[in-house]
Amino acid sequence: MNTSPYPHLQQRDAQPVTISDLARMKADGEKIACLTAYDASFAALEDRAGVDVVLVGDSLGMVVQGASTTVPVTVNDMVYHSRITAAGLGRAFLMTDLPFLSYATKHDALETSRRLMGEGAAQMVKFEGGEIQANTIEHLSMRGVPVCAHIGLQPQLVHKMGGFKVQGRDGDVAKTMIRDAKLLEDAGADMILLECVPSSLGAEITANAKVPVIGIGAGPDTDGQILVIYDILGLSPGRKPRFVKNFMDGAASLDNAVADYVAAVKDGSYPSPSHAFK
Ligand SMILES: Nc1nc(=O)c2c([nH]1)NC[C@@H]1CN(c3ccc(C(=O)N[C@@H](CCC(=O)O)C(=O)O)cc3)CN21
Ligand SMILES: CC(C)C(=O)C(=O)O
Ligand SMILES: [Mg+2]
Repeated sequence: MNTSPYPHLQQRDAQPVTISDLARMKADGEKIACLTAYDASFAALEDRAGVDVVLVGDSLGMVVQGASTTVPVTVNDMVYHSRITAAGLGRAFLMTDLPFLSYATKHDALETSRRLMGEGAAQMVKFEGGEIQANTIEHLSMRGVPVCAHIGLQPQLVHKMGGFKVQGRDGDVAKTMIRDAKLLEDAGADMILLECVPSSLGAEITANAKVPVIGIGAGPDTDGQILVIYDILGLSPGRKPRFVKNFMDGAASLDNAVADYVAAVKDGSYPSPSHAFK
């Protein structure tokens, strides 16, 4: 029985996407189409357009709450938005971000994940950091928490980095990132998210990884792509990051725009060189 409060919003007869499907898609070379969502109606829109993975991103601090960074987002915010996003899904796999300093120790990370997977109905948690997160990933992974390791540009470090900047242009930084990806995979990460790196580095990390690598501003060669839903609908004010493409341009409806995004990821036409960093 469908117990969702939004059965009218859901894809009915679809087989839900599992972590095994994501691994198989990488093996088969089928691109993984991902988008953020923060509520049931957008989740349902994405679900029926064929999005494979929906992320409740801490970007909600910026696009939903109107802050200038993701730093003020709380665990309660993420639990609430994860739960109401899950309510709109029938097929897509649900991943939720751990917010700033809610995973500073492995014990904190486990407790935050318990809430996000329990009350929040997340099927995987994502958090930022390289080598420093290896022990936390092992701790969670061995206790049944699927983890996506977010490397490259880490928006939660904005105040430390002095802005949102492309990472890995320097050869030594690129080498460390390649090593970190391996380390985090060995620690038990089931997925890697790679943000704002040169396409060549995106290609190398993806080729070396056994788990799926999802890119945002990481070029065309990652196993999948992710964008912020409001960015692809042209709803984000101000200067757009280079990797953003507005799929409402020329689309007749929201459904068509999101379906066009999924098709463009699947056939490799997004991202084009104009959306990538050299
Ligand atoms: N609406 C929105 N979209 C996002 O993709 C996003 C958020 N919010 N919030 C959380 C993070 C922050 N992100 C950002 C924000 C800005 C740039 C940016 O302006 N990048 C410059 C690169 C500058 C350089 O060359 O170093 C660009 O031109 O794309 C990138 C990622 C990605 N995430
Ligand atoms: C941009 C994606 C990768 C993210 O972490 C978020 O939406 O918070
Ligand atoms: Mg995030």
